[in-house]
Amino acid sequence: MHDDPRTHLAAAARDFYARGWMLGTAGNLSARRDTDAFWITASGRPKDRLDAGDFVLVDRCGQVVQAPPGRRPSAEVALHEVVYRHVADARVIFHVHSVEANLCGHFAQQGRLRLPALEMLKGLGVPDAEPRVDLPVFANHVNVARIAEEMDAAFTSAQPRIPGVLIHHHGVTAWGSDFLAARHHLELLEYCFRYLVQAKALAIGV
Ligand SMILES: CSCCC(=O)C(=O)COP(=O)(O)O
Ligand SMILES: [Zn+2]
Repeated sequence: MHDDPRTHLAAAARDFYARGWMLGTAGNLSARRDTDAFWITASGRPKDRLDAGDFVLVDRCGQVVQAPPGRRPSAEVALHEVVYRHVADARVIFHVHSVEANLCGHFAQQGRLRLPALEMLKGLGVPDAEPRVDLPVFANHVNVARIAEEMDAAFTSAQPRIPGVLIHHHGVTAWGSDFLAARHHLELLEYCFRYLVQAKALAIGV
């Protein structure tokens, strides 16, 4: 069972909970089972103690294929569905709510957050010597379908350059071709957020 994606998702959730990124049931995680379906955390579950009964299998449209009794998929399953539909090599998606991600939403301009020109960006697939890269920032809506529509429209007009997006006043979503890549992408984005918050506090232009 150790290769069951649910085991890896539960371990990732414990790790992110310990870092303060998934407190109070915040966030959701998913992993593709195959091209037709993905496992996603059930809605409203505490992320420090997930087990196999806390995951729902949904099809590529986000419709339930298999759910433990009393469980329904994350309320934000539509956001995962949009990423899997547009990003062919995304197999794992992590959505977390960190303090720094939410602070950085305030630094965005016209729906984009300029990331600091750090060597670390190479880990997000940006090899440029002096990178000028923006993270897309979407408005938060109570109606998650509306966020999904806006992400869908943005990804239809241009494929995301880096493996993540920010939702203002909400949290960050990062993805990768496997568990390790998704975790690295999330960690690198969170590093950028911490850097930006501290640079702002020190009045350093980035
Ligand atoms: C307390 S977090 C509010 C909902 C949210 O943004 C989230 O990430 C968790 O929602 P889910 O339905 O996946 O539990
Ligand atoms: Zn959320």
